[in-house]
Amino acid sequence: MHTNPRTLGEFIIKNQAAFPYSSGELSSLINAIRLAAKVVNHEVNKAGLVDILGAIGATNIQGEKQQKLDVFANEKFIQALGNREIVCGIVSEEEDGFITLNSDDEKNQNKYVVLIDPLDGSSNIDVNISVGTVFSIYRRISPVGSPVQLEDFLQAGRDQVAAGYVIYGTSTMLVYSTGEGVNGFTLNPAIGSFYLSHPEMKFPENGSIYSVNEGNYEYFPEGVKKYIKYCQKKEEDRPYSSRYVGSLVSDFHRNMIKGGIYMYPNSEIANDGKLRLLYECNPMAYIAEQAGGKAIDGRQRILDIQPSELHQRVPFFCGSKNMVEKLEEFI
Ligand SMILES: O=P(O)(O)OC[C@H]1O[C@](O)(COP(=O)(O)O)[C@@H](O)[C@@H]1O
Repeated sequence: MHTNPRTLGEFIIKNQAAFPYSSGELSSLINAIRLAAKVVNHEVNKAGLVDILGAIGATNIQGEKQQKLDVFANEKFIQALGNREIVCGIVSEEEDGFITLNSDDEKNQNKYVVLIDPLDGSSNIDVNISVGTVFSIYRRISPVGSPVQLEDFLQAGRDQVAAGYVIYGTSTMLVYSTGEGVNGFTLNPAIGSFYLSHPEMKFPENGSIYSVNEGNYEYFPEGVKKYIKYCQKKEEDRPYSSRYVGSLVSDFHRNMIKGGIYMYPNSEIANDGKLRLLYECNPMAYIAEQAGGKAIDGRQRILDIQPSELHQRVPFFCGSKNMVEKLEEFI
């Protein structure tokens, strides 16, 4: 642990020259995420004491029961991102269509779109297990000065200019990349500042943890079943440990630190898997690759998939490079 770690603000200023576009824009984007993360963290931490647990009785476009914290987090991130002269449109797991931010002339000058899963792992909120927020940022491709278009959101993951996640766990961390590696910042709740606690995070090439909902095992493709059996076989450095929190951000974060693979395969009960390409798989794949890991859908690199719909799902296999390559041998 650094003796006097740099704050997130200092880190952004020190590294903004590396950002391919105007540096001020990057700090404004990350500062918006930082602010909303603190507000959501405050609510998450006192969930159980205030009326923030449980469902609101509505379902989102995915057909999922919206939790009160889903809606709260959605509002806070849209507010924070919308209040800056930088974002022209947002896609959220909790919103059916894309949000055009005040399509008056002034806002049409804004150059970035943000795609977000405001509260990932929401099925874990009520049982006090760590949850997260996932975000993906692109430069718009439609002309500046015109209203944001669907095409601005359906860009391939390799074109992200920044991506990351917030994990609300034993501590609250913001982990992100702008294409120059991955850095993790821990929130000091007493001061309310994020500090650089995990510089240059790297996925170990090998690992001994596999994360998958084995309750669906019977319905997985043969190759995935064989890989899971390979992980469980008493041979060489195996069996690996099975660890599955049911929060993508938490499982991914653990595996990035310790070495491991996360899998949400397609199956007979979920033809395209469960996870959403635009605001779950693309940002996590971007972080994984920036940290030396690998992310595929079973056939191709996640970041090369050309999106066709805002809430499309894809099979997701992500983690330590050698573990994903071993899985590829089986599928
Ligand atoms: O309960 P399952 O089917 O294993 O799904 C768990 C997965 O779904 C997720 O909760 C995603 O869904 P939400 O964003 O709706 O929470 C992931 O965080 C997690 O890895």
